Amino acid sequence: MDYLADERKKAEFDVDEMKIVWAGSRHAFEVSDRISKLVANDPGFRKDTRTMLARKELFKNTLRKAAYAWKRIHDLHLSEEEASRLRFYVDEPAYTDLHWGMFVPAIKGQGTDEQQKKWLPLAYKMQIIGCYAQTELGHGSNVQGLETTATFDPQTDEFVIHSPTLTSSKWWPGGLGKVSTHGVVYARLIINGEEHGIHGFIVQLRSLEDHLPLPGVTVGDIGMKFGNGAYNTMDNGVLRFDHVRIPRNQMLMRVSQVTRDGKYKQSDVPRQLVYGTMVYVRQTIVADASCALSRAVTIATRYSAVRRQFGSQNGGPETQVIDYKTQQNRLFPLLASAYAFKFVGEWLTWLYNDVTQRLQASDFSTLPEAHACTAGLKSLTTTATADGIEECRKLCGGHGYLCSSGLPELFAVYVPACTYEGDNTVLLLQVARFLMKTVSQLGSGKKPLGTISYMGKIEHLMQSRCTVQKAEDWLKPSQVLEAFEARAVKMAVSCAKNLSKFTNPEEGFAELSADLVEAAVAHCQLIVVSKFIDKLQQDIPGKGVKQQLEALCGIYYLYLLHKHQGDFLATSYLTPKQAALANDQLRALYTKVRPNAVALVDSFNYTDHFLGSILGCYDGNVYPKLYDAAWKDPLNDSVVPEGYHEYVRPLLKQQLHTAKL
Ligand SMILES: CCCCC/C=C/C(=O)SCCNC(=O)CCNC(=O)[C@H](O)C(C)(C)COP(=O)(O)OP(=O)(O)OC[C@H]1O[C@@H](n2cnc3c(N)ncnc32)[C@H](O)[C@@H]1OP(=O)(O)O
Ligand SMILES: Cc1cc2nc3c(=O)[nH]c(=O)nc-3n(C[C@H](O)[C@H](O)[C@H](O)COP(=O)(O)OP(=O)(O)OC[C@H]3O[C@@H](n4cnc5c(N)ncnc54)[C@H](O)[C@@H]3O)c2cc1C
Repeated sequence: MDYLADERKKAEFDVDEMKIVWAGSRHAFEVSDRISKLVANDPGFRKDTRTMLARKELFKNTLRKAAYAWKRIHDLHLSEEEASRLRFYVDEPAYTDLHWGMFVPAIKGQGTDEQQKKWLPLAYKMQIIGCYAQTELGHGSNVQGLETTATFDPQTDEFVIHSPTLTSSKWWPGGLGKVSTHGVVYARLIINGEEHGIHGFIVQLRSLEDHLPLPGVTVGDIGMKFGNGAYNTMDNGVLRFDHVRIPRNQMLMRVSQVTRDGKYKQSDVPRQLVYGTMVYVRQTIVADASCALSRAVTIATRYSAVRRQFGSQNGGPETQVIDYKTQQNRLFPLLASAYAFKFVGEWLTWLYNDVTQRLQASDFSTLPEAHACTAGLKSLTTTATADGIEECRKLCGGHGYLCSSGLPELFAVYVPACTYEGDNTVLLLQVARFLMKTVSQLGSGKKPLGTISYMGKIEHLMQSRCTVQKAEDWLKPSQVLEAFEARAVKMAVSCAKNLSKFTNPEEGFAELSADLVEAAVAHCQLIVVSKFIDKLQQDIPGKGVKQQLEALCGIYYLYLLHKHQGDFLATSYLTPKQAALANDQLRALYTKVRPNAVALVDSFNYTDHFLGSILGCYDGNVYPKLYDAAWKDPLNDSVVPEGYHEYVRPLLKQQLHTAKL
């Protein structure tokens, strides 16, 4: 029985067409749909007991699943696209994520043609397994502060990789702890006593025969992490080198080279390309944020439609909690954000591909913008997604706290995204630097392009005032864009003015960093809003699909406007009356979206296996499933628990002279 059937009947749009919009294309939808069902129907990919397993058992199970996934990929002759979808739907962090997600891209991006030819075929066949070993015990954010050394030995034509201090131990790389045979290791290059900064080196860590660490390598897992199951399926590792020698040609030499006679040569590509893998991964993290958020939102929306509390009239049913305006005000902006992040993710992938093509043609002009966009959007979307998952847990009341809701594990797996690939505050400070540089160049005749082109309208934006007179005026895209542009430009200019009061700009930057982070957030929110609006300019087929997306877009920007009202009012773009009208319009949009809410989450097309949540199951049959699951918990294997006779019975039987019962 479908307990959500009535909700589904209320939908005012074509759900199948929305599924295609969400997937990105009909082809992408068909691949995703087929592969997600393949995984869901295969008992080899079960994950329902994951949160109850002890670490060793959990980890072994992950190794089994990764090997099984690889076998299925081969047996079924899956394409690269299908294989990556399969790994996604298996939904278990594993060493393979780092192998495919960072090790291979690092070699592709930073290796010469010759190096790619040698290493990539081995990696593609998984004859070697690699990790990305950058972070150390003492330094993560400050990449220039890494201490591992790679000293060139001209006698033997080798680099000597060494960990000179405890804090130089590599610490955190995923897949390193127990599995990787190789790593792209970042170290400070030293030639003839002279330092040349941080470079990547391919280093073999373990024997391909017996998996033992090679001489001079000390390696292990760093220990349990936050949450049950969750990211503990990953072997984040610690690694030390004691004068480990590698051939010279294992330095990744696309950006700079060391010659046989020990000369350091820089190609005519910017030094920052050494950071290229991080730019690539940040872009993938943005593209994935919508998946994690939409998953949590699916659970919270379906459950909010099933759950009833209060409001029974004349013995009728109680109110569905989704009908409470407070629930809508917490849930619908997250639903809207999931769609917003999907579209900005698609756009960022386009930007990344564009900058990659330009780099190949030696056009480096858009690299700073690509860095600022990937850094800023990674920060914005992961912060909102992690907070959003936790909010979804609260939206499910007490039952959200059960592991069987799927939400605690989803949060525990997702929340490190706010830290890895760059701490979110550190990344926003990079955006702020980019904005300050842009503002300082405004008078120079250099026209701001791309996502900062609005800065070119600075004179107009500094003067302009909002013209909204009634709530519906807030549905005009041009009005909304101007509001977000004016806020972003005014916050950036205010920071630049305050910075100019400092004689030492770095001191000023440090002192004003909290304001600079807020200016960076305003800029990034403008990007997300403008890409959602751009999406709506496209031809979107399907009955009612575009109307629903327009409503969600409105909810996204009006919610932001309400939340950051202080910014908009302080920069004098809005009056309090206009802010109140925005809020009226926001409530009207909640009413519009309410009958479509369940269908809007059905459009994500997630299987029950992928959701891994009793509260979010498709048929909404929550209570019997929760009840049955409780009895399956290992603690209920026996009626009298282990330990009763040792620890509880003696208490019950004790003779206390003070208490006579
Ligand atoms: C499959 C998913 C699983 C994920 C598992 C997780 C993996 C990891 O976490 S891997 C480790 C990731 N680590 C980080 O992300 C470290 C974060 N830190 C940095 O990226 C950098 O150190 C920094 C950007 C915070 C600072 O760089 P630094 O060189 O020390 O300093 P500057 O600020 O002076 O920058 C110089 C110059 O370079 C520009 N720039 C910085 N990064 C990039 C980049 N990635 N691409 C292009 N350009 C970059 C920066 O804007 C400066 O430019 P100018 O102002 O024009 O000089
Ligand atoms: C689950 C997980 C997986 C990871 N996987 C990998 C991997 O595969 N490979 C790898 O190399 N690394 C990996 N990492 C490491 C990760 O990239 C770093 O932890 C991350 O870059 C943050 O660096 P940090 O730990 O040095 O934080 P810190 O920089 O020490 O941050 C601590 C605090 O200081 C603040 N802070 C730091 N600098 C500044 C500043 N300049 N201004 C203002 N505030 C500042 C931060 O905002 C934060 O609040 C992983 C980490 C995690 C948690």
